[in-house]
Amino acid sequence: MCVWWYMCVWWYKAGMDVSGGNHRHEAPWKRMSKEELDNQYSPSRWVVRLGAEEAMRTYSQIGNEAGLEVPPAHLPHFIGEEVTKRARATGRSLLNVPYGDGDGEKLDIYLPEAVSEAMPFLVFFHGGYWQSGSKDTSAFMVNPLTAQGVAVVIVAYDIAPKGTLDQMVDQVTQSIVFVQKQYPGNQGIYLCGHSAGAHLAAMMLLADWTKHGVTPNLKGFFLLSGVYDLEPIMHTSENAPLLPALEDAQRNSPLWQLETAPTQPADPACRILVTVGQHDSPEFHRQSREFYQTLCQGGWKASFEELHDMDHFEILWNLTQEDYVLTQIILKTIFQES
Ligand SMILES: N[C@@H](CC(=O)c1ccccc1NC=O)C(=O)O
Repeated sequence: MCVWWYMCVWWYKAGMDVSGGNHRHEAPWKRMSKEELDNQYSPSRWVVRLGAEEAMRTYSQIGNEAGLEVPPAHLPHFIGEEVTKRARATGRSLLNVPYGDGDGEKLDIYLPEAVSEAMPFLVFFHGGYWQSGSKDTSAFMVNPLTAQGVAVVIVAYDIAPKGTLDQMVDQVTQSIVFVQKQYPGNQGIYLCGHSAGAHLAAMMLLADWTKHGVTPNLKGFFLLSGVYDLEPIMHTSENAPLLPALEDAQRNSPLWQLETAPTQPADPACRILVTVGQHDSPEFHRQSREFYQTLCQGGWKASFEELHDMDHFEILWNLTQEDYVLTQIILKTIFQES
């Protein structure tokens, strides 16, 4: 009887963690095999159109017939390259502006036709599991936003193996400080990130700006198909090298951090939109929902949107379109119409 009792207590405690809650004990990923985790965290395996002829028809406005020759894993960046060329063709961009001393610490600024002191800024962080992607393939939202008077900044950061996750978080912080110092009269800085870039943007909810001598005028976050708990990711073949120890995953997990040490919103009016594509994997859905719920419990002004018939990549690619539901939500949020 005694042995039984000890075993039960041990089993229960083993499921608890220092977050003080025991929902992690039930986290579905803990029951998944390595193969299943690899599957859940490989977004390209969940797409419904990517690489198919229909995708090229849908994206004919972006794409290039040669896209069909490109292997699916490379297609996201390939499409981004075409889009970025178009965004730069307007000629209202400041490219490769340094925000730090490092070679990789550069950003591109895309300006609206009517430049003013008081423009709102959307600052974008690309995805690619912290190992691929570039600012040069990520200018999706530039044209529809600059057309409405929003300046768009696309940030480069040192992806692995050059950069570590901690360094990337630091570079993202610096890039925002740079925008605030360069444009102190801005009408609001809105952070937007896709996938691993949504993770980096979400890490800014925990930033300590006092060390940087300026508090950015952060008014909103648009988090697209992100990952917020890196613990399951450290068990995947693609990301294991980035996260050698559990502490690395926890330190860089906004979900874990907000659960363990809830941070009060500096500006209670700051809006956070957590979105996930309908065709994203169940693990991506779970991460977004849990992050949204944690934000609500912490007193943040958060909202959640599952984007109908979108996969992990389309959720971003469609931002080239002014009438796309997410482009409209972003514009309405920036112009405070909702
Ligand atoms: N090898 C990954 C690639 C990937 O995850 C990805 C590619 C482009 C942009 C974002 C991505 N995911 C997260 O950052 C996959 O299986 O889809």
